[in-house]
Amino acid sequence: MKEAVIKTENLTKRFGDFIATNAITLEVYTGEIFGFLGANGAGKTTAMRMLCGLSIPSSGNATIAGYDVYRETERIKKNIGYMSQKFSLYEDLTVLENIRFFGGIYGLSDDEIARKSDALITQLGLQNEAKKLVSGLPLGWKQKLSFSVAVLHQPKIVFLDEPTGGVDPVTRRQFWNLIYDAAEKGVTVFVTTHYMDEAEYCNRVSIMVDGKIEALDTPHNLKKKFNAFSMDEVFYQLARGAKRAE
Ligand SMILES: Nc1ncnc2c1ncn2[C@@H]1O[C@H](COP(=O)(O)OP(=O)(O)OP(=O)(O)O)[C@@H](O)[C@H]1O
Repeated sequence: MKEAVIKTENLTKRFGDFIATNAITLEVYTGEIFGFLGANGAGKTTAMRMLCGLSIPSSGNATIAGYDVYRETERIKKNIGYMSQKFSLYEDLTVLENIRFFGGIYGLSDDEIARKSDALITQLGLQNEAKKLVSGLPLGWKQKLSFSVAVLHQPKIVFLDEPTGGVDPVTRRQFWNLIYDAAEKGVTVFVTTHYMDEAEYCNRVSIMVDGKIEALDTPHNLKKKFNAFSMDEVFYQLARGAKRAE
């Protein structure tokens, strides 16, 4: 039987009278790559922050790896990895220092950190950059390193908020290979993106419009349902009526 590691029921966040995330209900299963799509301002980041234990919901319920988003936020944080374009690596530390720093934050021992940093640097082919400042790395490398650091402690779930913004399709494809590797090892991946080719790589996707989830299924089924050739077309059909735009 499929095990749900993320479960939400009517999860809602209000800012004053404004409902940023409106009663979302979904389940994400172990090892799944789940795409969380929506136009700008749809409410994705707001929802993701609640799922990561960074923001308390206004109403509704959710559990992450079995932990409650109201009462067990510290436990949630220990069981997840998080990567966003805004919260990422320290530019003024070297590659190795970043790995050590985040390893420490995630509670790994010195031995584990030493072992994992060597393995990671080799896996990413960053041997020549290990002692260089992150600020000098190309964006695509920063993103790959940032993702690898977010899964260093082998979390059950990793949340990725627009992880591949601003890089070319080849670099994005390489990034997705890292995502597939993690999912094969049983890590559940919850990812937001504006790139519809990336939506095709997900096992299932949801599409949010003005705070609500308007569709949730496999890319294959969604294309069938909306009589569309691509996820781009599905997305357009749903999002063109959106009132929020930024
Ligand atoms: N702290 C806040 N106070 C008031 N309004 C907020 C707050 N945070 C977000 N919002 C509003 O909630 C709505 C949803 O924002 P959110 O950042 O969740 O959207 P998003 O789907 O992640 O968009 P994007 O793709 O642009 O990141 C927006 O209209 C935003 O202005």
